[in-house]
Amino acid sequence: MTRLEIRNLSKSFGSLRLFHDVGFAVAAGETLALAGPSGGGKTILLRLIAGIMEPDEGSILIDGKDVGGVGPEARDVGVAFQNFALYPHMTAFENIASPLRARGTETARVKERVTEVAALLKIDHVLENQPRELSNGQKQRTALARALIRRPKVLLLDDPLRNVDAKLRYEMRLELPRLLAVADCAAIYVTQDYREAMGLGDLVGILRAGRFEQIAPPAEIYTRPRSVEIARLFGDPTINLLPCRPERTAEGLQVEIFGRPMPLPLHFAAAEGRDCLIGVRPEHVSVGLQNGPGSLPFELNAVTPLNVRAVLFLRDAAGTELLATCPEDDALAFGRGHHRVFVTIDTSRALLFDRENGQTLALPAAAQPLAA
Ligand SMILES: Nc1ncnc2c1ncn2[C@@H]1O[C@H](COP(=O)(O)OP(=O)(O)OP(=O)(O)O)[C@@H](O)[C@H]1O
Repeated sequence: MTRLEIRNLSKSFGSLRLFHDVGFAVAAGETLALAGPSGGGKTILLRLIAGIMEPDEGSILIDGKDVGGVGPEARDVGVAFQNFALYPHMTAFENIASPLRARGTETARVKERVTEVAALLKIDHVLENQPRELSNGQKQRTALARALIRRPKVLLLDDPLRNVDAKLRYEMRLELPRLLAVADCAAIYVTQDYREAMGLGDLVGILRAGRFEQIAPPAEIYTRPRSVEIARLFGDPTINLLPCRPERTAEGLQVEIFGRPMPLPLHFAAAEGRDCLIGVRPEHVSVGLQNGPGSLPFELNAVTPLNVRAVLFLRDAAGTELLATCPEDDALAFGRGHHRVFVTIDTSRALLFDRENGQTLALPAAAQPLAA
């Protein structure tokens, strides 16, 4: 069921036309991870949804009801910000309870709800502490508990893990999807961390200068990015990008990369004769110790273990760099690197971007599963 729907939203600040005709929908139990460069409009979008600010045009619907003109308290929207914003003189219990107290909920019910949500967030043992007596992780959970206590229909999380340490951030990344699913609200999760967006979002939205460059499930963002910029941001290790110009030859559509013509599938024909960037994900580069048909000689410069996969840093005779990944067990054969290897590139899975404006010109035929 669509819980939150944004229709034709526009907002300007003087001459800055931030949002123009923006629309999207988030279902109950679904999380939209909102990423994008600083100043793109992420915070303003949350403020508009929370009712702290009104749009110039367009509407915001929660469960199909237009909430235009409805104040923040009456909107059924829970909010947690990166700076926690806890009341310093109140205990964690009272901070969490505050939205229910403001509504005049009876004491026994408040206690019941706080106990329940504190257990969910594993902060039941610090409920009598004041914020200064809480760790950053506990503060962050307290702020989240306060946002969840009213069982809001829409939950807005503005980079809630930015101020917590790496270990807690990792733990929360694993826990949050379960919490968000239990809360059964439409969640919008703002993050500057692209890996976090991929891990937490059912949908990932990239907001740039008040415009959604793309809203799609994470696997689609990875395999079918709208632009070279998105392809570059979402992928670790990063996508290889090489200038090229697809040409039609007697052998079919080809590109010359690393001084060698390589076949391109026919669905890349739209890019024929254009200055492009070919994007090759490191997992589509195979590296071996034996020369074979179609393989290219490279110098292997370094091997970096990366949990289950290793990253191989390669350079050809002309000095052009290439990243590849392979299962870590296979990488044992390469030692620490610094020797000659042979590389084959799966150009059928490549992406093609316009070199001038970065827009995607051609994508692989079907969405591929997200690489490990
Ligand atoms: N009250 C205001 N008056 C004028 N311009 C504003 C106002 N509030 C925000 N802006 C402008 O709107 C744009 C979007 O701001 P916003 O805070 O939403 O960006 P953001 O994507 O959240 O950035 P960050 O990632 O740095 O938090 C910015 O260019 C900002 O300068």
